[in-house]
Amino acid sequence: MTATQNKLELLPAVDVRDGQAVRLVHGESGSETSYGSPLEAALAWQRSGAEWLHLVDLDAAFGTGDNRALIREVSQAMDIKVELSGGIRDDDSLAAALATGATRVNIGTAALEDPEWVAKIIAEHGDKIAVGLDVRGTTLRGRGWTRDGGDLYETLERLNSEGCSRYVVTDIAKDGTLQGPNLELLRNVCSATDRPVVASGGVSSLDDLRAISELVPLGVEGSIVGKALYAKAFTLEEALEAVSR
Ligand SMILES: O=C(O)c1ccccc1NCC(=O)[C@H](O)[C@H](O)COP(=O)(O)O
Repeated sequence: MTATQNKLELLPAVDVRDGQAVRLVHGESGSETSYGSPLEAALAWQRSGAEWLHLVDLDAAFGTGDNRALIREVSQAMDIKVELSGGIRDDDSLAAALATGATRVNIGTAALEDPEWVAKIIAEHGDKIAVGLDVRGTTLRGRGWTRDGGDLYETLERLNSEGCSRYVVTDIAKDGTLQGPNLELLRNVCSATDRPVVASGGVSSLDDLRAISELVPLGVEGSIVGKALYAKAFTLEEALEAVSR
């Protein structure tokens, strides 16, 4: 993170399952609520002033296929920055993800199961690679958050030493629940790394975003917002205004 940054970045989320924009609860397959066209959703966030889009291929994450063509279409239609996540685990899926023009890609499972490959792509692609640390308690979860993948802080130490440039931290217990972010987890991760952290999961109100903003001096750079926007708890314009000072 640059020393001058003091405003929390917001990344509205578009999670894609079977061609539709959906929200999950706790990231569980089968808990989907559908919100229609992913492209329409993404364009709506862009029109509302988003500077970032967090775009997730849930089928690729769960291993139930993929939405590659649609993800590419959405990413390429954006004038704003795109963070792409879901099922990026090998050279082929990484090449497809980078070819969408995404600003950065988020590696989850592979960071737990294939450390050598992840060290290699971090060395090759630098800050185009973020690592998603998806946790229950302090246990990481991979394969669409369905399998345990080791200890959060041990993995963080390894990734720090490999030069990982950014972490996207999700408390799975909070994700899609509108129960508020896990601020303690975010504080703890910031204490364990000097790399920027993007918060994810649980945002329910403008006060939650203000509370995450308070963590910017500790290293929290941004916050993903999903369910709260789709449930109309607030508008993206209101959220951007809330974090603008
Ligand atoms: O990002 C992934 O790879 C992923 C894999 C499996 C299940 C869910 C996954 N991502 C979900 C998200 O990134 C959510 O969009 C995000 O955490 C927003 O959460 P919320 O604001 O609580 O809806």
